[in-house]
Amino acid sequence: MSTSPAAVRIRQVSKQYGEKVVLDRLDLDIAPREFVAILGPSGTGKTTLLRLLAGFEAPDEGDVLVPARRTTVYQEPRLVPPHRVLRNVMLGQRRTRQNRAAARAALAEVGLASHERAWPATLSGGEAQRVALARALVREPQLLMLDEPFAALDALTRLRMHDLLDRLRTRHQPAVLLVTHDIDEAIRLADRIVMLREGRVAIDLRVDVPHPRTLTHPLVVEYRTRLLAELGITEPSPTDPLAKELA
Ligand SMILES: Nc1ncnc2c1ncn2[C@@H]1O[C@H](COP(=O)(O)OP(=O)(O)OP(=O)(O)O)[C@@H](O)[C@H]1O
Repeated sequence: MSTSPAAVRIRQVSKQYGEKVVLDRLDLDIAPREFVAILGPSGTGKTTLLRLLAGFEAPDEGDVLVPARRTTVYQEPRLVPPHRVLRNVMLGQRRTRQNRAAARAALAEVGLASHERAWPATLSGGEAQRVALARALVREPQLLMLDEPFAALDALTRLRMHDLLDRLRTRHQPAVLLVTHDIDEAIRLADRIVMLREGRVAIDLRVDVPHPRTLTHPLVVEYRTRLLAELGITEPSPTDPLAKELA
């Protein structure tokens, strides 16, 4: 695998497990600082794609170019129970004064300055996930990969995490690749939404809606309908001529 200074470049990447073709000559670019959400039915290779970008797996064919500084946050926070919060943020880093100061600053950014001496087991799900975000950001990644990071959280916490991610992203400006099953989450956060189907890009949608985005914005309604339709789900849309007529 090669490294590039910033953006992600995926060229003609194929990956299969046994007979199962998971990625099929996939092409995808991500610009520096761009936020791309990946959607797709279960089993379409979203996690496989992240694993290739993380360098945990190699493609059977094709090229993957990623920035050197890249990190992943998963659905589970993956904190180390016997280490306090601050040490979890510094995991794998040298315990220098500078690294400690950076870890404290990252904890303050996610609103957990007062929790640096807490044990992971005493944190709520949302707090633990904020520690995971702090641990990712303290490394100042050029590419931040998020694998369904909010899926296990309750709805209100998830909305708060969206706000937090929005702010962190504006401040740190990594390229972001978010794997999610939540169409509204993708529309709310991403600059671009890519839907995978059978190992290739089925939809590549630029979300040209200013932030903060509301789910009632006409373009959001349109994007939502298109994405749901690609998943085989039809929903009456308020922008449908028929729906307008019925209103
Ligand atoms: N190490 C592996 N060995 C064999 N098969 C695998 C392996 N990893 C993934 N697969 C298969 O590849 C396919 C794609 O898996 P992947 O986890 O990338 O999909 P996904 O889009 O992330 O799915 P989900 O939305 O359910 O998380 C699945 O059919 C899965 O069973």
